Amino acid sequence: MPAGRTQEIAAEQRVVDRVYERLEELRAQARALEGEGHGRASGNTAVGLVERDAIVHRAAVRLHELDTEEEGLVFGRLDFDDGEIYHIGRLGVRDGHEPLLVDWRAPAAAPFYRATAGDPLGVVRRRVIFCRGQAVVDLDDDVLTPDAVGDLRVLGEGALLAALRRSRGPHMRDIVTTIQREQDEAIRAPARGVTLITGGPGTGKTQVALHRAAYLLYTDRGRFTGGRILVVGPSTVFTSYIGRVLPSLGEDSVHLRAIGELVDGVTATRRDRAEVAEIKGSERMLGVLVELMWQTPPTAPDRLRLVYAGQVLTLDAADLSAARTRVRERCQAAGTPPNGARPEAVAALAAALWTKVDGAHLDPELFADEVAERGEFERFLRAWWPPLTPPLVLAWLADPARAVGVDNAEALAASYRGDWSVDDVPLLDELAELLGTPPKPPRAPEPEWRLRELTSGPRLVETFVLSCGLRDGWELYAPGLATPIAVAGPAIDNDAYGVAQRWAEAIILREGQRVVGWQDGFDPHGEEGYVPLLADPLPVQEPDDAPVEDRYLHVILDEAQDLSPMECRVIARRAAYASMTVVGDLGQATHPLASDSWPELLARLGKREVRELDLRTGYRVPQRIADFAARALTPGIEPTRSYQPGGALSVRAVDDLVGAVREAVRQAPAGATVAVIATDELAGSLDLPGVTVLPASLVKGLEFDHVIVVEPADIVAAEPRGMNRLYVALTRAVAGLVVLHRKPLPARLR
Ligand SMILES: Nc1ncnc2c1ncn2[C@@H]1O[C@H](COP(=O)(O)OP(=O)(O)OP(=O)(O)O)[C@@H](O)[C@H]1O
Repeated sequence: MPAGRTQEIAAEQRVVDRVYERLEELRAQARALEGEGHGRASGNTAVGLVERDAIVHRAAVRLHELDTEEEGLVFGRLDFDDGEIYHIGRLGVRDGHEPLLVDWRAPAAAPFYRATAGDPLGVVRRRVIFCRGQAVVDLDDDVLTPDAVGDLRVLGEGALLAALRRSRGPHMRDIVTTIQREQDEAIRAPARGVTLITGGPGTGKTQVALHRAAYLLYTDRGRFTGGRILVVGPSTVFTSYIGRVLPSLGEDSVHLRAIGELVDGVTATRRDRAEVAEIKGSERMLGVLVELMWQTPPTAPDRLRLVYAGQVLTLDAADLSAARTRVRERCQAAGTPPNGARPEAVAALAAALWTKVDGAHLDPELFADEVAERGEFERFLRAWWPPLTPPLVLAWLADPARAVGVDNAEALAASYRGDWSVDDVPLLDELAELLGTPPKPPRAPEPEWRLRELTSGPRLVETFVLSCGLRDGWELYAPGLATPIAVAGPAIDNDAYGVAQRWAEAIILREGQRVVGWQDGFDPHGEEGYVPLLADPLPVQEPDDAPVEDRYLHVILDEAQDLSPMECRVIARRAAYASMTVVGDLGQATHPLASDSWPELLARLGKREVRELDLRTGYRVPQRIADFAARALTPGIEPTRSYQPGGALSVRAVDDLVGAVREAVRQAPAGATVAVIATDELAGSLDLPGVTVLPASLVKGLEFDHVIVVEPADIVAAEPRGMNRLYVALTRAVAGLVVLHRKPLPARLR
């Protein structure tokens, strides 16, 4: 290694050492704060207790962050033309007032992903620092002076190549070191409205979606923290594959769910066969569900017998059926759901019984009241008009006679074999809405200081809040107290400032008691918890359309091209007041009812105005494999340009499929991740111990170094959009693709 380079590495090592040293100090501080917090309780005053909780919570959050971001903490450096130098990392770390490390999501770090020789943004050198543990092992520089030749094709070529060439493990890894400019633009697009991110296989759509979640959380923590961001992926295999990309995206901050997990209490992983998925995914199912829920429950008694004033009153099946029809008509006219229909049911039964009374010697209303109080009537009612739950009602479809208006009711009925499929999830969700008293998702608690933004009058705060009143200056509020614990006047004094710097999670701007604006305790260089001293009043936060009671404020939808109309309704319900990031590739649409265009999909989601970003370069599939896969691509869709040339491709006609698969697995490079992809049926029957055999329906979003696709003709024949399914299977390979077939290849591949 040249001497200059060794010196440069040594210089970077000093910075990295200082950052880790500082990190240790911060950890010690956070632990001390935690200890101090526990100490507060000893005074046992109410203030002590709330302070303790706030301090301990605060310290725990910080410790978690400091601990999770250890690996590859420092990864970049920017040198500006005015001599300024920043180091970029996964976390903001500050030494006093000096930023030691700038968080990659902070505004100051943006040029790391945006600067090019053509548009250097003041940057003269962009450096990627490679570390192993805490040791700097290599550097990669882009020099961005005007005399640098042309524009750089990619940012940090050396680092990017290194990232792409390392073997893929069972989980996706983050790309914070090598995010490319077009990806960065998508990641940092404004949160509001709908951002549509399109691109072919391997263009980094999933990565962009996840980094965007991290970015939004960082830039607007006040709004998005506490599970207000929902990320939806196609399958549980996919969500576990991407679940560890950004450790900072803990379950507390972002909900990561497969479509099959969107309804509380259900985890569906199985997909229905295409013909059934087509029935369940269609909006016609809405009418079917409405018919279904008013039907007589299979367990309902078909006779009511009541002794009244010495007479035996009997309602037979026909009477009961007429009564049920009456209840339904009245409820539908009034917009009452089945679970709210009990009073109507009582009235209809009582009216029916009244017609059986011989020689009426009572007023019908008094009769109804008297009957309703009878124990045997109550027991009958509980069985005849039971409270309905979505699983209870949906399971009735196992009887084909109940699927009113469905052409292929037998196939539908056969799909109900005990467990729920992913395609049932939208139906369960729909029924929860239709049946009434839908189980409300638990509401994330809204911090009090945020509520103050929306209301007026003095209220208690839940966290330490530094508040700046226009007239009365700075005040520090503690949890649970209506009055400030420190009042600093118009100019904040050093003590209050110090206190705020340690504790304040937010700075609030008030006019008297009315809160007119607020801002997180953040600084632009990215150290969380650092509260800058504000000379000027804060800008007033833009009013938010979303009612606070709504759960999600941003919904990120990956593989969105695949949603059926009924699945769109599930998402739309959760995103009614949310801004959205919609990510997908129409070329990979496999659901029989998938939309043909993005405007159609967005309309199904109830969204219109979009900001569209297209990712054009593929980072997974090398060109040779991409060219072969593109033969399966729907005509009219532009194939992706691969960043990497080459790739090993082998297409073989064989007699013994299973033997050939074994052989291909054996020949895969040592240490490479290998996957065999076949039709769902074949994948289930292939007996290959120790080999990852995946049904084609579950490989969306995944990737492996070496992929073996078995019998493409069967994959195509298995479903209406089988060619798209094959395209997905052929685009999973990072280095090598082997296609094995006994039947002739589909015509387009030949
Ligand atoms: N800027 C980058 N630096 C390093 N690796 C990258 C970059 N962008 C993408 N990749 C890698 O390329 C691969 C494909 O990325 P990703 O899965 O996000 O693409 P995708 O567009 O979602 O693909 P698909 O549509 O097939 O699901 C991943 O291994 C990812 O880590």
